[in-house]
Amino acid sequence: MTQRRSDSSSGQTRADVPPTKLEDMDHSPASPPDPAPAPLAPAGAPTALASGPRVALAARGLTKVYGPVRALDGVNLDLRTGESVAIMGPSGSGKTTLLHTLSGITAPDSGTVLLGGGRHPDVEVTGLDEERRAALRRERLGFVFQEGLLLPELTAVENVAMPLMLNGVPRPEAERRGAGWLASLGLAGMEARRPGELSGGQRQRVAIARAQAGEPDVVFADEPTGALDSDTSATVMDALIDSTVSRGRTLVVVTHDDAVAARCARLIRVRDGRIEEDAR
Ligand SMILES: Nc1ncnc2c1ncn2[C@@H]1O[C@H](COP(=O)(O)OP(=O)(O)OP(=O)(O)O)[C@@H](O)[C@H]1O
Repeated sequence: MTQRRSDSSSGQTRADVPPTKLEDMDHSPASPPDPAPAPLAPAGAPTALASGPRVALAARGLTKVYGPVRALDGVNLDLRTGESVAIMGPSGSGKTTLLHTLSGITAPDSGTVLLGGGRHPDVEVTGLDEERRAALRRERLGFVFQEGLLLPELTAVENVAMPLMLNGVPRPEAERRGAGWLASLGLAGMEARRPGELSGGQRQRVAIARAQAGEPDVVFADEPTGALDSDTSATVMDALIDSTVSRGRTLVVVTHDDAVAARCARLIRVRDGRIEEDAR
């Protein structure tokens, strides 16, 4: 892991000043603050990311209000392809809302999310209706939740193969790929077990295999180790990072666990719906 650098001492977070050209950004701890943000394309304009092919996600001005609560309050954020990012913050600070908005689960009240940097064309997630966002999530994004949310009546390999089949991959091929992912996550020989016959850590690795099987551009994980002991948590996080970042994918992890966050290259702290610290 690289040394983290916090820009919060300057009174201006990195997220407040996203870079104009992300491919030119310096990763070294001593690099100066980034220049002013790239303007997003106006409504109706092409959605190509002006800031280069290495941007995985670009969010501008994200706001989400629930009654009197501003769950997101004008969030600007750029995530680069291959980055691992931990999102931390107090309970109710907006972490899950941010993850859900970045990933198209939730539509923001205002603001824009662009998905780019993958093998597919750039797309403005916030410009899609619910049905298209669901298709986008299925085809380009992966998800790992605290409890894995595996289907209990399906075997491990069927759970991993299911999203591939939903994307049109024939069952034998989907299960062949699924078995390959299970093996790469240390679960060879467990293909035929149902979730109830696996440990919590094994179930989470099946969930990781399922998230990776569709070759997503970005993997979103919400408290992926929240139900695990610390040793198992470390194993699962290693599996999650190995299977994403080492393959050039982007990983976004919401966590309360410092040890989990320490395994990510970048840490974003959220408070009251705003990014209060962004450090590498
Ligand atoms: N669907 C919803 N309806 C009403 N309020 C909501 C909804 N979703 C989130 N909120 C509110 O928005 C705020 C942010 O919630 P969010 O779940 O994003 O926080 P969080 O940082 O993930 O919290 P935690 O760490 O407890 O999971 C909270 O005040 C929450 O009560």
